[in-house]
Amino acid sequence: MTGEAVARGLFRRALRTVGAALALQWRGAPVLSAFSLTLTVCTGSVAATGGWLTKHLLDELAKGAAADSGRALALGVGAAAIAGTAMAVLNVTEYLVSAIRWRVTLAVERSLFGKVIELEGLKYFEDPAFHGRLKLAHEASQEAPYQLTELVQTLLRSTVMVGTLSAVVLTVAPAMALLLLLAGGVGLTAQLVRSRWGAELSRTLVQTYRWRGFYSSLLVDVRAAKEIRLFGAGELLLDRMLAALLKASSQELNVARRGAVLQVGLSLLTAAVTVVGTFIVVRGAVAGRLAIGDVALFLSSVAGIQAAFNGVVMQLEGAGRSVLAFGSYLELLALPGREGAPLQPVPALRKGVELRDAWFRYDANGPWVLKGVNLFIPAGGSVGLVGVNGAGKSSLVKLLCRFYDLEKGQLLWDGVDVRELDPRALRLRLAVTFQDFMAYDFTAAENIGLGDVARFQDAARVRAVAKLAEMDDTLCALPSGYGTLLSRTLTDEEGGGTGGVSLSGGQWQRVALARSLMREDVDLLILDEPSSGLDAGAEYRIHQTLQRHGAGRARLLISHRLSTLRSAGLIAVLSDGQVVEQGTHDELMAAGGEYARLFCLQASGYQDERVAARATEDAA
Ligand SMILES: Nc1ncnc2c1ncn2[C@@H]1O[C@H](COP(=O)(O)OP(=O)(O)OP(=O)(O)O)[C@@H](O)[C@H]1O
Repeated sequence: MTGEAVARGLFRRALRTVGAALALQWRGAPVLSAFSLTLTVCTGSVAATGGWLTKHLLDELAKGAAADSGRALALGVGAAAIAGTAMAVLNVTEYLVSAIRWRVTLAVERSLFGKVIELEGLKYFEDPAFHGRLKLAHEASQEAPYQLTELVQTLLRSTVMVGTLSAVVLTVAPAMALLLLLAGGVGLTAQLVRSRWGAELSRTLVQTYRWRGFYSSLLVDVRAAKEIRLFGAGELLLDRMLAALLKASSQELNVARRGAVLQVGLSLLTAAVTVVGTFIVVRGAVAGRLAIGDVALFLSSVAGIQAAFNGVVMQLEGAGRSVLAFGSYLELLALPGREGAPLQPVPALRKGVELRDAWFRYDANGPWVLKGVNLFIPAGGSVGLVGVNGAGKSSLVKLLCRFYDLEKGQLLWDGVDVRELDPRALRLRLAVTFQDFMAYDFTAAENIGLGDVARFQDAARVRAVAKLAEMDDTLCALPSGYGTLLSRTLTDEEGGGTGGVSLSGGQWQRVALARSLMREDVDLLILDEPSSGLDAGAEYRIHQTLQRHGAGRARLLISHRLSTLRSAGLIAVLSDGQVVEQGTHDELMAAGGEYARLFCLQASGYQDERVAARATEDAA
């Protein structure tokens, strides 16, 4: 493609983007936009009208004693009234613009984050390019639509202004009108080039700015604060943050320098045109060809035309970045969401969930994580999953939640491939405690209620599951009970309430467990290391409770403490992406394979003659 074709393509895309921004504004605030547009056109013609009245006033005054005082007064009052009213109209326009701006911001945020929550699976969230686009698109919600509509309004106002003022100059010095328009045209073209530089720079630096943001948020992150202080890593992180900033600033300054050179050239060109014009007009006045009012009219018109061009130039400065940001926003909205052919609803599980010759990897070129896994989790039955770190256990959980799809093989829900099922409906049939569970800066009740959005406010249900997770007493004892905000960094939005309360690691884990128990009508309960942070007594009791609570549901339990899996109906050992053994605890111990080896290894850690003596005493 030739450079010209590329430029044409870019220009067309920019026009489409600006059009979409205007359409968004129009849809968000049609009445305000129409009003603001009308006022914009009016203010655009004020300068020429005021200039015209002033010219006639000066010409009248220049007549001296022969002047018509009534006419002069009317012209003077008229010019002053127009200037005063124009100011008031500008103030109204400013208010309208900010009202429109808020409506547009709301509309953009609603659609942008509405799309984000619609995105199925996790692949977008693990893609740096997606985050880069999201960052730019989020900027769009702050400034871009507003800047683009502001640009169009300024363009409109300036076109009216330049048009009317040029007509005025045409009557005084026709050649000058042409020269002024030419200089303005050159200025605008140059500014478009600058604007494109800015857009290209934004695209290039998006990841650098993301790194800078990452380091700066890490430096104030309450969870990171412990390790950063312990390791004395603050300086290192600060250096990295500043290095990112330095890289960005040197490139920003480079573009700013080139822009400044261009701008200085343009200013000199404009000054030269003005000097030439003034020379011609003043000479005309001295020679008696032009009246004093003509000189005043010319000078004010030239200033007006230049101000109009400057207004557009200033708007164009950030336009490239705004077009890019708004373009990213439009691209994100175009990502596939929940639309498309309706998927089958998910029936209650009757037989079981099956992985059949399941092959999976996170990246098309990455290593296989699952290599032909076969596993059946029967409805109402329990399966324990065992394996060393990195064996693929949590990946299997994420597949069951349909955060990813298999590359080869099948995941079957009662014999139906899950790809044929609605993922959201499927997830409603699951209760899952993730290994890397979340600790939300919400109240205790909200932290738990979130597990079943339909019963978010159901205090009785929240309390019931907190009891199952043995957290009721602890939460009741908090300063505001279940209403206590569990955050060390936030207070409620009014700035009151009790903040600064947090839980211990094991308590947070119990809250996460309670959250996953909120949904009652589920078929598959998945617990990925649900008790790793619990003390031994609590672990034992909670497992008994979960056995009772999970009865009648399919259960997949993952734990490195093999003793907690002993009672599972089936235990599968995952190794190097494959199920290498499966059976009951007794069968696997008898087989003397990997499970038996791991179990004996753990049990040997507890070998102590006092343990045996205590057990005998307890038995007696
Ligand atoms: N989001 C991801 N993107 C790319 N690779 C990943 C991702 N998550 C996990 N992996 C890789 O997949 C492999 C299996 O990880 P997984 O978390 O499933 O193991 P695990 O058996 O649950 O381990 P652990 O016992 O430590 O929790 C690992 O090699 C890991 O590096």
